[in-house]
Amino acid sequence: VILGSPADARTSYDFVIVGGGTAGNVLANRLTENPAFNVLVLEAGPSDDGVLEIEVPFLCTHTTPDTPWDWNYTTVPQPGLNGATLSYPRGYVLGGTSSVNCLVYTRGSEADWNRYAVVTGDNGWSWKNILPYFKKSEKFTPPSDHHNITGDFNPAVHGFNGFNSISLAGAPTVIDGRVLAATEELGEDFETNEDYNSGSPLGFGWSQNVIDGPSGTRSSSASGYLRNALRRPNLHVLVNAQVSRILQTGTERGFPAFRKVEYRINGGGPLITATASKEVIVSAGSINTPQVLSNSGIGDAKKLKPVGIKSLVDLPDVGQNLSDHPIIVMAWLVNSTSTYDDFNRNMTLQAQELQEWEKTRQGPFVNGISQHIGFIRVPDDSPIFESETDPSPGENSPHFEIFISNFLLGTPPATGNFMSISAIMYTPGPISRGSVNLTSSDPFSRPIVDAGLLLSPTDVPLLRAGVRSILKLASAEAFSDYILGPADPSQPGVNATDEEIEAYLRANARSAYHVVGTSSMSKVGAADGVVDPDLKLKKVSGVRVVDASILPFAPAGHTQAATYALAERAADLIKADFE
Ligand SMILES: Cc1cc2nc3c(=O)[nH]c(=O)nc-3n(C[C@H](O)[C@H](O)[C@H](O)COP(=O)(O)OP(=O)(O)OC[C@H]3O[C@@H](n4cnc5c(N)ncnc54)[C@H](O)[C@@H]3O)c2cc1C
Repeated sequence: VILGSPADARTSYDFVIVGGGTAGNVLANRLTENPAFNVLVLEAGPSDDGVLEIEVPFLCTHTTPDTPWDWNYTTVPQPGLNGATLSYPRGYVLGGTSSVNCLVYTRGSEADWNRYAVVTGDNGWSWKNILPYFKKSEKFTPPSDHHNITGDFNPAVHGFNGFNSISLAGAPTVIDGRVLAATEELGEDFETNEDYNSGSPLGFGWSQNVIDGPSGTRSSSASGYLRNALRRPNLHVLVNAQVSRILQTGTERGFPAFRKVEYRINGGGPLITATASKEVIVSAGSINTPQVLSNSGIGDAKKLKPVGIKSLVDLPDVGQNLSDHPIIVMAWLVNSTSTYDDFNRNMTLQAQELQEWEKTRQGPFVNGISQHIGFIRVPDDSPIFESETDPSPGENSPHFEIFISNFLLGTPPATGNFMSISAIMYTPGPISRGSVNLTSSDPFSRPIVDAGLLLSPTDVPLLRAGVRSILKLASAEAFSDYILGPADPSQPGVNATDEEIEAYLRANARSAYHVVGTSSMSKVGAADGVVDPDLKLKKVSGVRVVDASILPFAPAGHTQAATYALAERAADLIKADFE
């Protein structure tokens, strides 16, 4: 039930979930499967109901930044990016960032998950043990255009009964044949991988997206998990409800217990509280979870005191260890009038195509940003690793991803048709760590966010390897009568030197928004980290953190699939404690 006002809420629930985002809605659904548990979800943003920009897959690039559904964060100047400040979107709406992201569905590699198991000492996070949760969360659906997808994915590694709908591209694009021909022509790194979500991502394949094929719509945690649970009387959801703090309610077994959540409605009015008799679950995302914890006096005592917050639990890693992936987008003018650029710059055409989407659920608007993705690993004997340790978690794990778009990813110029090829570097080195810190004791003020991009010595060389692979792909014979020239004359070409590519990257790389690590898991009893492997907050009773912030390293993939899977496992861990 979505409550009309806080007056309709009870003062006490079994579980109170802070944030109706990607992870929060998984828990809302799974915990209320048990009719004996009652659950309150507090979401700071508005409802996603009926917002076309959110529903229509192709409009994903119009959901952020600077929209009503975005927290609209900006980073501090990034030394690795010539001092640029970056716009740093996060979903501020039911469904959280799953309502505004770019729909790409990638799980990371087997080695990523096995590393989580090693660093936490909990084999439950290993690939073998997390794969069932990927499958549980997933509902693999036929593509919108019902084309035959036999051989384009491996059904054995997918789930068909979950709440997060996945599909392959639902409308062909003008470049599909050329991309396939180019990868075939180049071989090696570009060889076909039938299914990059099997744990072994290396190679190229058809892009899998969080799109419900039959209806041609985005599948978010709100449209999938939450909507399917809303009829349950034991689930209460309040939107426009921003949590300020969690409050200490006593001491249990020697630990301070925090069982009360404080919030306000519609950005004003009195502070209201709700109590969780079993647990408070903080799922406010990688920026806001450390903010809520710090507001509550849970964080680095040395940092909280100067901003006027009384330290109640000294956990120095709250808000630290932020890890993110850098992305570089390269683009070319092409010899075609069938790219998607006009849909992004000509509002009349966009409105026409929107009508088409509403009528038929077919055509370009059922597609996300890319039809083809590839994952590449730099060889172990690369000179990059002569003096530096390879930050990759292990074999068969990519250092970067490449994806191809049938339009200029970014703001298109007034005229011209484009193709973009982008690279995301997946293995930031250990120095590339950012942070979320408070500047004020006002719990509704905005934290300072540092993305920590391109700071480690291996970062630029590995992203540069991505640029070299992009240039190799663009130089394939298959594109020789298609590519007319670079969209931006300063974009490096195949003859560019390493120094020229580095200068280009420092000036143009940005964030892929795969923010993790600000409430990292670590071993039970470890001095570092924020949560134990069962996601219970260290040194505290009654609180768990369940969202992307618990991942100590970013996986070699976009981060939503990992978030769904970790939230599914968290639901089982919580149920095991209370059922
Ligand atoms: C623009 C963009 C594009 C992306 N593209 C992709 C992609 O294509 N593929 C992919 O896999 N990943 C992508 N990601 C990343 C991925 O979507 C996120 O990693 C993932 O969704 C994070 O989930 P979460 O549960 O940690 O947080 P969120 O989904 O952000 O959930 C947090 C929720 O808590 C709410 N909240 C925060 N503070 C409070 C508070 N104080 N009180 C109450 N509620 C609060 C928020 O409003 C939000 O609803 C993208 C991210 C962005 C920003």
